[in-house]
Amino acid sequence: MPAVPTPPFAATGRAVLVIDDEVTLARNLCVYLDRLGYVAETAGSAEEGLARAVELRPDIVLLDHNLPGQSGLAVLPRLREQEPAARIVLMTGHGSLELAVQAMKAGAVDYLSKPLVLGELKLLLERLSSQQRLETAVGYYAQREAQSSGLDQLRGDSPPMRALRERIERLLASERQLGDAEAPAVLIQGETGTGKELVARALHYGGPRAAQPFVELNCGALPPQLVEAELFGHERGAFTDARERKAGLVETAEGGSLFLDEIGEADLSVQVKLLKLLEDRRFRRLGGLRDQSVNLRILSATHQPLDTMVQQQRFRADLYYRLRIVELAVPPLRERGDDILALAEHFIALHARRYRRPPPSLSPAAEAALRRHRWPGNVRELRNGMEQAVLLAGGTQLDVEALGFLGPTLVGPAEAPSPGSEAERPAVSGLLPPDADLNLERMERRHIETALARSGDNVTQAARLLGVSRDTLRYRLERLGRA
Ligand SMILES: Nc1ncnc2c1ncn2[C@@H]1O[C@H](COP(=O)(O)OP(=O)(O)OP(=O)(O)O)[C@@H](O)[C@H]1O
Repeated sequence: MPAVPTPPFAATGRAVLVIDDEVTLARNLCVYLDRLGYVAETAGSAEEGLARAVELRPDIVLLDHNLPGQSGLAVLPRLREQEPAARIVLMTGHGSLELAVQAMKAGAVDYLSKPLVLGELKLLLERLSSQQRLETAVGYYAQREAQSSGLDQLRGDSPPMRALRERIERLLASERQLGDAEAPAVLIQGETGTGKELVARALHYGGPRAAQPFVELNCGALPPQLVEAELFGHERGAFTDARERKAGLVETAEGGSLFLDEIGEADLSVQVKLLKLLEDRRFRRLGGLRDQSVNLRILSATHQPLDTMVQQQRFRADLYYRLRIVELAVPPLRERGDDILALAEHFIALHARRYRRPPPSLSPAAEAALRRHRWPGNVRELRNGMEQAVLLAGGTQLDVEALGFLGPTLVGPAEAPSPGSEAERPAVSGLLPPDADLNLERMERRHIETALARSGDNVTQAARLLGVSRDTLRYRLERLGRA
């Protein structure tokens, strides 16, 4: 098999400070590092090294132990305190293993024995640089995630949305006062696409666990055995495909939050294990012999009435009460009044920016149509619909024709509906235009495509909108040649 070429390593100006009183060696090292693409400087003593570091801000420090005056090991803690981002490597005499162990204990990331082997040094610097780059990237993404997950992302000024935001703010304020670290479990209820995940993220990133992981699992997206394996991980050989030991999401979320979306879809066997996790903060990997303890906060969401499911014995009562220490209800979009138009404008501006075109305005007829629609797919449907409208818009104004995704009954001039009138209810076949195409297969295809478009191609959500199971939708998609 041909060897896979590894991309060339580029030091791209990483700064290395060499603290060594052997002037010739230090100078030669600098020339070598310079050739590899590093910016290298030398210092002949511990004090000079500390002073140099202030200006250079080194990414890596090669620190000799045998320095005049203060030894390398003695200056290490000061250097770490002054340059917390720098990786420090102690250079020791050959065979001083004990010294190397002490250096690592004092915070050095590695050690090199003198005389230096240049190939070894090169590999070590590459490894340290790659680690730093990875950490910077992870830090960047974590920060970006946090910035786009605050409470301010939950737009809307209607009374139900203001009430929801106030409830979340009160909860976050109480959590800040919490004596122990055990934040209460929160159950977020609401129809599909109302913003339950946004609420979960706002709770995590607005709370004391913000710097720790936010890990999510959609319990309806996988078969029960896989949900268990994803959540709790498995030992090698726990089942046929378990070739390696794998940590689960519960472990990954240590210190942070675990968001269980569509908790109503969790199988009864998963429910038992979740109960144990909530009650004892303990879990066991599949095929594992011992329990492990974990510190995490559980957030869950559902569009299903869990209380009814409890009565029907489809959901464990004990788990339900554990999950809903705090309950938050996210209102459907149709109950948010003027938020519909404000959100529509927000999404138009967002998609216009993405597609680099001026944002079109909404015509009065289009506004009326948006207000009248029932929004079964809620904010997600509005967001996807506005993307389609922006994409297909010809001029500077969006008229009702651009809102084809709302369905045939809403396209065309409409009278303002009186509350509870036919037009206010969802579109039914009796309202189709007289010349509408009634071919059943084509209607089914259109229906399925509309549901997939509204749900952003999410089969679980599309199936829910269509009122069929995921398997039924998959079967129909296959039959229509869309799988
Ligand atoms: N109040 C809001 N302001 C701005 N964007 C929103 C709001 N609510 C929802 N969204 C957007 O709508 C989309 C759907 O939201 P989200 O995934 O949070 O809904 P959900 O209730 O978790 O859906 P599901 O039930 O399907 O899991 C996302 O793109 C989200 O950013």
